[in-house]
Amino acid sequence: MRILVDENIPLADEFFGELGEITRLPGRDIDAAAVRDQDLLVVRSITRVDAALLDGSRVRFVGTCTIGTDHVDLDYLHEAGIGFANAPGCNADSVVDYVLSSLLLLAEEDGFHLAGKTIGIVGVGNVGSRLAERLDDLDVECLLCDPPRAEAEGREDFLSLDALLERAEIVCLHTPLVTEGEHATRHLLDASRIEALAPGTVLINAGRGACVDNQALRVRLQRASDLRVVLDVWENEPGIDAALYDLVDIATPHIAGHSIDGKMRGTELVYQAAMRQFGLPARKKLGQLKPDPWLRKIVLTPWAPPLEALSLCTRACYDVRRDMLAFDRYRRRMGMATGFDAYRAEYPLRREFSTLRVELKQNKGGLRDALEGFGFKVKLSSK
Ligand SMILES: NC(=O)C1=CN([C@@H]2O[C@H](COP(=O)(O)OP(=O)(O)OC[C@H]3O[C@@H](n4cnc5c(N)ncnc54)[C@H](O)[C@@H]3O)[C@@H](O)[C@H]2O)C=CC1
Ligand SMILES: O=C(O)C(=O)[C@H](O)COP(=O)(O)O
Repeated sequence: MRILVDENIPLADEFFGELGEITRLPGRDIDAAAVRDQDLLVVRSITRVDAALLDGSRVRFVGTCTIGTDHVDLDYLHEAGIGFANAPGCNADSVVDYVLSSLLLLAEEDGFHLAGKTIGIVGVGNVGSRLAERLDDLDVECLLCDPPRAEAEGREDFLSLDALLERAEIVCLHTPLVTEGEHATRHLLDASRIEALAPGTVLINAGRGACVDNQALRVRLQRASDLRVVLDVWENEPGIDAALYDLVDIATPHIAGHSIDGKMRGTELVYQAAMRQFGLPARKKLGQLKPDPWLRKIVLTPWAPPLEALSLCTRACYDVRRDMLAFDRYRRRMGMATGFDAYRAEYPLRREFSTLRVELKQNKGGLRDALEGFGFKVKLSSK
């Protein structure tokens, strides 16, 4: 079997090696000529998978090691009888780590506490619901909006988008990009909703760029810099709007989900689906292959002030400023589009909060709840 894999997929040899010969290419270089003689194609979000790529090829199965599927023409694959799998939830915890690291940074810069804030989560799937669970321990009020789930599950506690936007001080978008139908998400935040955001609102988009009208957001920020904006995803990646880039508070190149833990889980999920497709046993397990965390444990003495301690653990594990500053360096050196892709391709190792154990000698000021809310494994020990 011949297998073509995006070069930014970790553990591809370990998982797929037993199936046949592996070729690796940058995701944007995967084209019709490259896939023609392949049997299995494993991609990430930057490869458009459609008839133009696959017609006339031998490919029988396509896997994307991502949550999102908006780069894949699912109808075409179905009609062509080509098997398909994505990796639901694989990097959801990584996205939640990104959101919490960003919120902590803004809270420190602006001198506010997350406790007592009202946070609106739009899209309550794997990412949104895990964010809500973690915030639950932090004395935050969570407002939830997910019309497809509200309809399917009869959830009366879910709000409409406009009701959520009216009340939320912090708005987190975790929706897929859906361009058609009753629940389309393209420009879910359109010009009128962006204009209506109350001054001081924090807006975080770590779903898909086009869920927010980027031009309308730029116009609003040019008129008044009264929002705090975190964008990990953008319209027209990698050639994003440079003027908008200059106006937002935290700008990163679609790396919220790029923990090594999330990427490896993505490879494993696609491997399992491919083995099912080919009727083979999936013997490889991520547990056997995963590297040890590089930072295992932090011990906090009884003198640790709670807020500083939370900040220290968060930054030790993942500090969003590293990605902001690095992206800025890359885009200055290489230009926006090249820098955007280059930083993602060279992305440094990042582990999820759940890989770090925090040992506490004393549970002062609700520190244990806050640390557990952020996702760290906490042990209270008097020794
Ligand atoms: N920035 C990054 O690195 C990453 C971004 N993502 C993006 O985040 C999205 C969400 O990820 P998951 O939560 O794992 O997906 P999911 O499929 O588990 O959940 C998405 C949720 O959005 C809801 N939804 C759909 N249309 C909606 C609408 N019009 N309004 C409100 N909610 C709506 C769905 O009902 C579903 O519950 C992915 O589709 C992907 O595009 C995912 C991983 C990494
Ligand atoms: O899983 C998703 O969906 C994502 O957005 C990925 O984290 C994006 O990573 P790349 O596929 O663009 O490397």
